Amino acid sequence: MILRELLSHLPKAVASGNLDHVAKGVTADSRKVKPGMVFVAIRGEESDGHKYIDSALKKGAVAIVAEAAPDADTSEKVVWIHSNDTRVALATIASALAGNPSAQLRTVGVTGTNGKTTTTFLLQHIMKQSWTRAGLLGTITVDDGVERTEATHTTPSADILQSQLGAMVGNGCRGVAMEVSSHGIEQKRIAAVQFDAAIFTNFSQDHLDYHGSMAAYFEVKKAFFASLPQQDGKKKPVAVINSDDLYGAKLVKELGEEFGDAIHIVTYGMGAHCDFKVTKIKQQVRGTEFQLDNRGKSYLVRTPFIGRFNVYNTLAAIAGAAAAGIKPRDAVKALAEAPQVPGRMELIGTREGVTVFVDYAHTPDALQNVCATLKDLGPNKLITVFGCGGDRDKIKRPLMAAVASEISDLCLITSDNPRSEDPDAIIKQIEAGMKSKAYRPIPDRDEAIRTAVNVASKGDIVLIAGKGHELYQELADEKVLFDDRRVARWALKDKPVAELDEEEKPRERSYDNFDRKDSSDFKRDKFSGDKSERRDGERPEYQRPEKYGERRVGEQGDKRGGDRRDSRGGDRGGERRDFRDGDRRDDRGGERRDFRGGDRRDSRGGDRRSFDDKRKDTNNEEK
Ligand SMILES: CC(=O)N[C@H]1[C@@H](OP(=O)(O)OP(=O)(O)OC[C@H]2O[C@@H](n3ccc(=O)[nH]c3=O)[C@H](O)[C@@H]2O)O[C@H](CO)[C@@H](O)[C@@H]1O[C@H](C)C(=O)N[C@@H](C)C(=O)N[C@H](CCC(=O)O)C(=O)O
Ligand SMILES: Nc1ncnc2c1ncn2[C@@H]1O[C@H](COP(=O)(O)OP(=O)(O)OP(=O)(O)O)[C@@H](O)[C@H]1O
Ligand SMILES: N[C@H](CCC[C@H](N)C(=O)O)C(=O)O
Repeated sequence: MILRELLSHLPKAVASGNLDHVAKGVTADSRKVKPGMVFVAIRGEESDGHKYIDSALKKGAVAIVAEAAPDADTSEKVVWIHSNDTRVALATIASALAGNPSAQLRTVGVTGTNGKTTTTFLLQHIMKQSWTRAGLLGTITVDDGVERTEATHTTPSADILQSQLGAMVGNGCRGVAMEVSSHGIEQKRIAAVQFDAAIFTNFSQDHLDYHGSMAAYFEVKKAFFASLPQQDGKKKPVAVINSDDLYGAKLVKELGEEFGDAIHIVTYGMGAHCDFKVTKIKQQVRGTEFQLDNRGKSYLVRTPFIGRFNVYNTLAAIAGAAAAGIKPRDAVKALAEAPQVPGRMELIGTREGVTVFVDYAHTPDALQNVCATLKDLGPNKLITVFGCGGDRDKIKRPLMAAVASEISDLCLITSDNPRSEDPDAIIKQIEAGMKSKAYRPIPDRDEAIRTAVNVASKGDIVLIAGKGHELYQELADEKVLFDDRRVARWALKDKPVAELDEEEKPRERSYDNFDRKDSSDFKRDKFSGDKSERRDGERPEYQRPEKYGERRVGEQGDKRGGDRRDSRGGDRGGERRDFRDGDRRDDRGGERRDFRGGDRRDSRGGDRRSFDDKRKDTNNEEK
């Protein structure tokens, strides 16, 4: 594209120099300039792109886009495009050079504090079932319809984003599910993206280091929705909002007041007036079932995910897909086969009755949801391993500690990605928020995971939170390979097989007495076929639980009934899910997964007292 044509996309810019040159690409990073590219100077947090203009020119930049005027020397030699907002200019140029790809795709953006990645994975899955090819763009991966590559950002810089969208169009994708981070909105990385729909999942504390206050953070999220009517490529975009969320309800109200009919608002949640309304949630061992009502029709939705928060993610995906033109019936059908989202409530395996999950919870709200969901499975003890990232929101550290310690029976506080911060200092800030003494700081994450798995006994769940799918750990001077899932598999594999001592035997008997009919199943764990059981030296591989939905989940009620209290003391009535009951009548006999083992009578105090001893044991074994 020649510069003159490019300039027509920037109506407010002023240009000088020969505009007949061809622009071969665009970047805001002088280090990436290649001959013929346009260099856009951006004022950043750390640095100012205007400082690198000379360097960009030396590398062959064909034109400079800047917020400043050129000096006398430079203006003679180059094409200079003056813009009041180079971030918007970057996005606009990148979109034009990529052929305005978002206008050719059904583009659905997902924002919110938690649930973006999960929702986009579900949405892309639904899109693919309907359209064969669809793109995905977010924290974990970028899928251009042909190839998946590791993501660098949740929402990348505009030049990268637009070329990824361009590749999707080129590869025949009909739509894209993309995450929209608050950084992406604030830094105008999405400025030239034309959205068919924007989803708001929820809003809670995070990123205060960057946004300063919750009010400012919310305004940034709202700006995404407020920008929808300004787009010229898409007719009446849809704002899909979780109206059960306090801030979601606020957004519905404010958008309605400020934009009237210019934005079509669709709500989802459990509230009576939601457009996509969920009722009759049944949490089961292998997933969740619920009823969805939309426009006078009811659907039975089954997904292989656990946790009430995933019901919201599922609803968001169905409503987002509907906004992109996919019938809810088709979305519901696709969701029964939804893929595991890497590192999101990912079941690693079970050994010796100890079950391990890895999850990406790194905000207080996420950690609370995940801990409560696992606690609702009815383990003997919930052991949570977590830390907090360095160079990120410090305020959330004690808050994460408070929720984790309130719900878990034992916490092992460890390092997340310390980055430039002192890991011990981060741990101290976490410790300050602990509500119980049942915790141990173990700065080395590998050691913390292994310790958790080793001290856990039959019937316990170990949650490893914070890093989910991440394959590395960011330390002060280096980024080292680190995968929670891999370490956890190894820890499970290495976990010694318990020899029952005299003291433990009565416990087994007490379990047998509890439900003699099932006592044989106690030894046959659902995942005993997992390679982690193998003793032939092979590395254990995670095996996904078999497909959900093949048996009638409704057959497995809570046989004990009664007014059961959830882990936080609240009564969730019929919606409480009980791991112990859920699978009792499993029709496939030996394949049951069961957390019942161990000593139910001593789920909290008992463990606290024995932790040190168990740790000593572990240490001795290691020696
Ligand atoms: C705080 C933040 O978001 N920073 C992002 C921002 O950097 P910045 O504004 O500080 O840029 P800078 O380093 O000051 O440089 C200014 C300009 O000079 C240019 N430059 C710089 C050096 C040089 O030699 N030559 C040169 O041209 C830079 O390319 C840039 O255009 O712009 C850069 C280019 O797009 C981003 O890579 C960088 O992301 C950093 C690495 C980052 O960690 N960001 C995280 C916090 C982030 O964005 N996270 C969200 C997810 C959050 C969530 O979970 O919801 C995300 O979307 O990924
Ligand atoms: N709808 C939800 N509400 C609250 N917590 C959630 C929700 N969905 C997922 N979570 C929790 O948040 C964690 C992160 O989920 P997910 O990656 O889907 O969110 P995200 O918004 O993409 O986060 P990030 O942008 O930081 O990667 C999950 O591992 C889970 O613990
Ligand atoms: N997108 C999030 C990821 C946090 C993940 C956690 N492991 C950490 O490093 O803090 C952020 O940049 O805040």
